[in-house]
Amino acid sequence: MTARLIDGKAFAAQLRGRVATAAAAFTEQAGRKPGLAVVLVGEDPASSVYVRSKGKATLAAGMESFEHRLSADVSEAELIALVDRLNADETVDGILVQLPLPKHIDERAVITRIDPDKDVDGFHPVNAGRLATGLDGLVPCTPLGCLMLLQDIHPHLAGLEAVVIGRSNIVGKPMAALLLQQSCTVTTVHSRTRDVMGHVRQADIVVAAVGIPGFVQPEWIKPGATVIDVGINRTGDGLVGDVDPRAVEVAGAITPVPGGVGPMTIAVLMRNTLVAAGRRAGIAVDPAL
Ligand SMILES: Nc1nc2c(c(=O)[nH]1)N[C@@H](CN(C=O)c1ccc(C(=O)N[C@@H](CCC(=O)O)C(=O)O)cc1)CN2
Repeated sequence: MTARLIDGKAFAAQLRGRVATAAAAFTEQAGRKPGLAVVLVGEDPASSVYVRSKGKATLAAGMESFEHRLSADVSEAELIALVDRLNADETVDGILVQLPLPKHIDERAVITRIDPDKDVDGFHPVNAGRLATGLDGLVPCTPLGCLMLLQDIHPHLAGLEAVVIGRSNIVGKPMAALLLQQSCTVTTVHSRTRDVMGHVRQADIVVAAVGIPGFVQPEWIKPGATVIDVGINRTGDGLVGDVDPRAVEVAGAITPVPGGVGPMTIAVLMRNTLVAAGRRAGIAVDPAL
């Protein structure tokens, strides 16, 4: 059996198209475009590429893009002062600080300074709390993108066994919360889990977000399971995921790397920016987004 390949690139393109249509309706009603501010500190090559792609996607969706590039030695106080200015700027609906930040800056201090209602990354503890308690908030882009891909395969997720591998604040924890919200039976496995394979073997859905190339072995996967590979690992063999590519022979459906989850991150960012703009302006946006 060969798994169905989940085309994240095509799914993301469709989502971006729906966002563009809804953004045009927002602009018509609000008399201004939704605005996204992206802050990049330093010149990490991958981060620079992502920030450029975010700017392009923002403009293509008919939204205003504000890019702030700061030198790698900017102080934490200067970065926080910029966040404060963006919080106060009425033309800015969404604020995103590209991660990782240089070591001398405390990521947590910066993230918690962002107005939670402009926190389009969904990383602020207020948004994490909203997600955990089922309140409307802004949900981290990568896990929400994974959920959208999963719902396309499984319109009814309730009752399915889901295993999330990894417990980061930006993917693993919000992913588990989203799956729980969909009434999956959710297990999070991590570096201290005694029998990772034993848990994965039970799962109808596996989300791998561990950051170790090829970590998930084909023999761990229950035949026919849906596998979402969040890993983006740059190796000598190019970009590889957290799942051994031979898993395609066992899974029922699987996301490729590249072209799976990655493109969803920026598409959902566009969606979150529009949702934030709609809430701030008191304008209803298409709930199908
Ligand atoms: N503030 C944030 N920082 C970071 C986030 C984030 O969501 N918010 N996520 C990642 C990087 N990222 C977006 O910022 C991102 C990663 C990967 C992709 C993507 O499209 N990947 C492609 C491959 C692209 C390549 O060749 O590098 C794919 O998987 O097909 C988009 C965005 C860390 N930082």
